[in-house]
Amino acid sequence: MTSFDFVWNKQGSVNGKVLARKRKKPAESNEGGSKKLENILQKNKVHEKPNVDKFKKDVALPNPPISKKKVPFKNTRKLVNLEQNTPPENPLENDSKRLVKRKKKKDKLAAAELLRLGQKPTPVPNQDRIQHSLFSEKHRTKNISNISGASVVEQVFSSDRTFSYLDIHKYIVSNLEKNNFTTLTNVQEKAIPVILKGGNVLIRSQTGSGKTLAYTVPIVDALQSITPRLERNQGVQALIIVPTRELALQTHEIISKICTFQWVVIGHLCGGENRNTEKSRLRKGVHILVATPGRLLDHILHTSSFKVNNVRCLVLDEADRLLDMGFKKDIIKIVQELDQSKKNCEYDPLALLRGETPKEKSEEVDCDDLYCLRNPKSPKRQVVLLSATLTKGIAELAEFTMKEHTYIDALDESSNINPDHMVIPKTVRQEYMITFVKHRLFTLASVLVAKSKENCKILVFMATSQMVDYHYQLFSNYLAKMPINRGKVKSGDVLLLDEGGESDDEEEIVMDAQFFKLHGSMEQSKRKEEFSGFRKAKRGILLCTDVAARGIDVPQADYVIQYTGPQTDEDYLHRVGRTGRVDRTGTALIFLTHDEQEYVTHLQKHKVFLKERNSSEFSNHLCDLMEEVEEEKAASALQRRFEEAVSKDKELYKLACFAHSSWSRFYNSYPAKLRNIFNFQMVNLGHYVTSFAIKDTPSHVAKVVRGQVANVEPKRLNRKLAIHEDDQPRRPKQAPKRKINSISLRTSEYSSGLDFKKKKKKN
Ligand SMILES: Nc1ncnc2c1ncn2[C@@H]1O[C@H](COP(=O)(O)OP(=O)(O)OP(=O)(O)O)[C@@H](O)[C@H]1O
Repeated sequence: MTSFDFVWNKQGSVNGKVLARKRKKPAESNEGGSKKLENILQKNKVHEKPNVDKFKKDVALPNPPISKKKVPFKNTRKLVNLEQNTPPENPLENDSKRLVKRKKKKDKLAAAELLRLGQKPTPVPNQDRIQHSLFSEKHRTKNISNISGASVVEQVFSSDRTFSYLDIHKYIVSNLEKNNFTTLTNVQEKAIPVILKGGNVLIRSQTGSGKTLAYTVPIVDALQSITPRLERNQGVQALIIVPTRELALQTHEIISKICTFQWVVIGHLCGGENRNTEKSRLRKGVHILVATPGRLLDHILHTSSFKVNNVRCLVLDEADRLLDMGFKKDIIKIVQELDQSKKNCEYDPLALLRGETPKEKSEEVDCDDLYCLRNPKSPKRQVVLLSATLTKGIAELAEFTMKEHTYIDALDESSNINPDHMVIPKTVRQEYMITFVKHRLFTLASVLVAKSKENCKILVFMATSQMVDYHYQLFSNYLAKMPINRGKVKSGDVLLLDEGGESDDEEEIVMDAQFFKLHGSMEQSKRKEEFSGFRKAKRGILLCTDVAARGIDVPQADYVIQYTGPQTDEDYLHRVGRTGRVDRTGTALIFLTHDEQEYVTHLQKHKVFLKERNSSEFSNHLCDLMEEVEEEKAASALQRRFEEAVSKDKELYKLACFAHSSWSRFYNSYPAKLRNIFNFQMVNLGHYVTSFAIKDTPSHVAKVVRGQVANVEPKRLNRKLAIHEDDQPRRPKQAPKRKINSISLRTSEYSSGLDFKKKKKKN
């Protein structure tokens, strides 16, 4: 008699003990059970099909906990012919057993060898054991409706007019042509003639439309035309204020390209640079000065040789940013200082004795027909404000800095722009991707891998400096490099490919793109090095904060990722605007969670329409990377790699904790306008901890950040305590409680780099 008995593993685990139960004879037929048996037999390719009808009579099928999921053969049930005590022939099973045997033999030999060398053998990890909980969250729905519409379109070039059409020096035209600037962009065509006439202007045009040349060309042309030629001791004639150091250097570079007149001197001042070098540069004399507000004000107030009484052109580039970053006070103070120094200079006691008032004197030298910048004696000061976004703040600034002005908009007069509408270059393809929180990290990694294979130059915007530091470290060390054996040990103990002979520690470089980082807390020299490295690189990935969102021009950047949502709509526009510059094509992708999907609808109100991108589109790259066939396994393997790295590497663990903590502070500080979309109350901090590859609970992470965990040193360790009081029980210092608002989080990005000295209180 051939009868089969059913034996299954209760936990569905290969490692667990096999529970054998002999079933009683069936009381009634068990049709469903027989079908299942047939299926199992077929699945497992048992060559000799047993007599199922007979079996039905003989054996009652149990109701084992059959999972609806597809699970590998060895995890479900095993058929054993108890009577003959020989398993049914299964080639797969035989193969795997053979491989296990071979692997065990190899391990034994290796262990013996290690023992001989006096080392401890390390256990081989059982990969199958770890079924990551990454995919437990499967019930979220997307509800984004009507995501197409007509966005506001601005033309970059509207005619064939060239720079030679303008009334400027022929050398400037030839310098421009040498740099491939021949045709005037729309904004240049509208703005340059007005600025050349000396008018105050407020300019709005979309990102990457050439606003920088719109004001630098007239300035250079005016200063080179002054006769007799400008002397260095005549001081600053044109002052250009920009919000970030990178933008200051970039603007300086552009002016140097078009201004080859030896007698016109260009300089820059920005936080983080050597103050004494700047001082001596100012003492020698500079005519066109590009500066960030903090450092500029510091020199105005403390460098006696720095004179600003001759400034006849003031440019505020990215004017709205200069206001909303807490620079408002600095800008107001700078403008007041310019006015004051002019007045001081005009103070002439002899003229007063003669009965002349300063006003009359001003009128005497004023010549309306001459551009004030061409006339060193002109009492007028021209003001130029520029931005891609107009905010209420700009209107205030315009009112404060100039009496009257011309408004120049690069959009056609016919297109009625509503102040709520955002104008984004039509060459930028805007996309969003909705991911589960736990999937964010490996999804970002898979997008980066996929895009770097396509030779893209990528910018990834993150919320905080700590996030940038952490992801930079993680990706450079654990994504760009992978263990050679990563895809070889699979399915439990079964070694599928074991001929390579490589050690488990050996790594190979799997990404062809280098990682760079940029944020406001970096040292200036490092900041310069990283940014210029990224600009020069043929392909690369720049992880950055919003410090790179304004004005930065990397023409080849063709992919922008917003890993964390922007805090304002203007930030969205400027981040996206780092790609698709001057009619080049580019793509901007924003990562959103299910709770944040409303942001897509929010953008529609501003006439911005995004297309959906599915994360599974990048999964084949993830599978390739991890040498896995299934997407989930590849994702789990990568997440596991990150988590293991974070838990083993103390420095990385600390970075991860600080990154998570800074992220949660950032997320908690969204302005009221967006707080219903990026809602901290809705956040599952535990899931976000996974998205930082941390295996601990959020409360433990918070303790690490506060320095309350014994074996993890706080990041900013007090060196004095560490050196002198090592033997005493050290009480970790708690950071003072601070009111957090979005400005305080972001202003550090734009600080002048100078230490703020507290005034001593008088007793
Ligand atoms: N007339 C032109 N022809 C071709 N390219 C140009 C021209 N003018 C400027 N460019 C190029 O266009 C790019 C963008 O210029 P620019 O940085 O001035 O833009 P922007 O409007 O100031 O952008 P943002 O608002 O982002 O600061 C630069 O790479 C610049 O070299």
